[in-house]
Amino acid sequence: MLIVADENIPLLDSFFGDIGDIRQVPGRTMSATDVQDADILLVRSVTRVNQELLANSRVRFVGTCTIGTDHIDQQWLESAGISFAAAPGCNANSVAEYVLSVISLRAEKLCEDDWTRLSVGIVGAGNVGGELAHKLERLGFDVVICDPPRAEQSEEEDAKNFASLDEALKCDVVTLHTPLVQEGDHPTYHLLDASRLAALTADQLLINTSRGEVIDSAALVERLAEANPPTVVLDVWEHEPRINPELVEQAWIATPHVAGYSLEGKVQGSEMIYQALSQYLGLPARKKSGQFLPEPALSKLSFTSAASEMDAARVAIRSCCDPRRDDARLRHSLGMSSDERGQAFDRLRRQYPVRREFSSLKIQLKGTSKSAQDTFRALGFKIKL
Ligand SMILES: NC(=O)C1=CN([C@@H]2O[C@H](COP(=O)(O)OP(=O)(O)OC[C@H]3O[C@@H](n4cnc5c(N)ncnc54)[C@H](O)[C@@H]3O)[C@@H](O)[C@H]2O)C=CC1
Ligand SMILES: O=C(O)C(=O)[C@H](O)COP(=O)(O)O
Repeated sequence: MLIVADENIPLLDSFFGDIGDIRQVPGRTMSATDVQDADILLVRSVTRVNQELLANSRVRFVGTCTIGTDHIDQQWLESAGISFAAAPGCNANSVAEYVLSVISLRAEKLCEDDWTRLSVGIVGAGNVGGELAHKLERLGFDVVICDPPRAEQSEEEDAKNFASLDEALKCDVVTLHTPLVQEGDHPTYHLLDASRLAALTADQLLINTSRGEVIDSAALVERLAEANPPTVVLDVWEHEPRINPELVEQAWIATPHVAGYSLEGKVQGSEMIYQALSQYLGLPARKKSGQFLPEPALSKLSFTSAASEMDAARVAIRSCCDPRRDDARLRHSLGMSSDERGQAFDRLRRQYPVRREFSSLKIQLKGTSKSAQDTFRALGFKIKL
């Protein structure tokens, strides 16, 4: 059995090596020729999987080790009788941690010692938005959730917990977590268009870690060039990897689509597709991502009562996830030609440094308050008193 796989899928050999022969190819340029003799195709988000790629192949199973599925023509796969699996939720916690880190940076920039004074509007409350809302609520933030598909499916009483998009867009921090959906009752393509961007004010922060196309980026470039623009943090872009350098310059923090790139998140994506493929083939699935995760380089941090709760939380958060480092690397590519910038975008993703989730770090708290302990627990760190 031949498995053709994106070379950026971690632990390919460990998970899939005894299922078939593996041919690794670059996901971005994967062609019909690369897959024509494959039985199984494993991708990440950069490969468009459609009739053009697969019509002349013998592929019977496609797995994407990602949450997003907008790169997959699922309707065509079904019509062609090809089984499909994605990895819902695999890196949801990673994205939530990226957003928490950004919110901590925002509070610091505003000289706000109590970050929970910032209201947070979450647009799309599935695995990512739901996880983020859960953490923020435990921390004591005021969270406003907009998710019309969920609101419609809820009982009347629960539907009241959901706000409209316009209400969510009034929060101090607005963070987007919808899938990219082009059609249907709740499309998200250019959900934030010129008129919605015009309504955002200079004291608001807009974060996009969903898909670049959820914001009309041409309209965003114009809005950011006007007086009193909102602050923006962008992890995802229209036309990746050839993203608009002007938008990178205008963004407060600009990262190369890495919010979901914790090691745990990427490995869980591989594990979920290993499980789905094993089930499809009727094979036992005994391997678990935990057995392949190395010890983290940083495993323990200690704080005493001398450190303020917020300072300690900032240090801990940023020792795991600091989007400013990714921003600096992306900005470095701005002086390059357009082709080189596109290559640099993909290179930054391919060579992404190991990033571990908060749960990999044990926090030792000596003589600190109960409130500090609650904060670290809510963030997902392990606590040692
Ligand atoms: N930047 C990154 O590295 C990553 C980005 N993502 C992106 O984040 C997206 C969301 O991920 P999950 O939360 O796991 O997906 P999910 O499918 O669990 O949740 C998405 C939520 O959005 C809601 N939604 C759909 N249309 C909406 C609309 N018009 N307005 C408001 N809400 C709407 C859905 O009802 C659902 O609750 C993915 O589809 C992917 O595109 C996911 C992982 C990593
Ligand atoms: O899971 C998703 O959805 C994502 O956006 C991934 O984190 C994207 O990673 P790549 O598939 O582009 O490596």
